[in-house]
Amino acid sequence: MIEAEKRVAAEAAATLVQDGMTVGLGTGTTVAQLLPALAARDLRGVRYVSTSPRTEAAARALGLAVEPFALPALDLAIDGADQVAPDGWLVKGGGGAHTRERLVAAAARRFVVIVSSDKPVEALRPPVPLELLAFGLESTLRRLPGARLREPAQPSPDGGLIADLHEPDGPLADPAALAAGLDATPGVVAHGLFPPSLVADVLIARGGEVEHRRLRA
Ligand SMILES: O=C(CO)[C@H](O)[C@H](O)COP(=O)(O)O
Repeated sequence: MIEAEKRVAAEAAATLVQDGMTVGLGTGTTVAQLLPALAARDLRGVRYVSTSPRTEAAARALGLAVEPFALPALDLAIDGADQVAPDGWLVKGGGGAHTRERLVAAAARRFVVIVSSDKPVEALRPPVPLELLAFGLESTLRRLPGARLREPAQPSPDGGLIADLHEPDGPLADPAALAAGLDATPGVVAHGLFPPSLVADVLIARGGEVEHRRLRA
């Protein structure tokens, strides 16, 4: 059911891609369903950038033209999420790719989130994925009570280490304040709290239907 919904959301997002666009590809099992949907469309001149080696390999195997992320901006980026709050805040990074995912989302004129019906929540909750700089790691962890490195160790392709913040023990009352605190913590390369200002659309598959939440034009 959930896997089928991921495909439904992914196929809806694939229809947004047009010939000649520059498109960012996210990471995860929902994006894994997006790639064959894009390949099946036989689009012309689309240039893709990828947020992970995993997505890149899968996209290339399907014949999608993936290039290094050396573009100043992208027309579109499509990615999954771990949690979607009613106001559009996201938790991302279950797959540990949130640093690159944030860069690609921020570069996109339109960032589209694709999720199955288990991802919308009333309020975001921990864990919040982190990427921590390897240099000074112990001191960074000391500044972040409740943060634990993933086990087995999950290095990012950019040399950081993936961790998760497991506090507070309950809903995140103020994601913006937490995000600002993490942004201001030395040693935190990136976190998985994505603000609504990054997000243009959320496509939520429920059974065979897609609910389209439009956050901005
Ligand atoms: O942020 C991510 C990877 O870093 C993914 O988009 C997120 O974890 C959702 O994954 P899935 O589509 O497998 O449920």
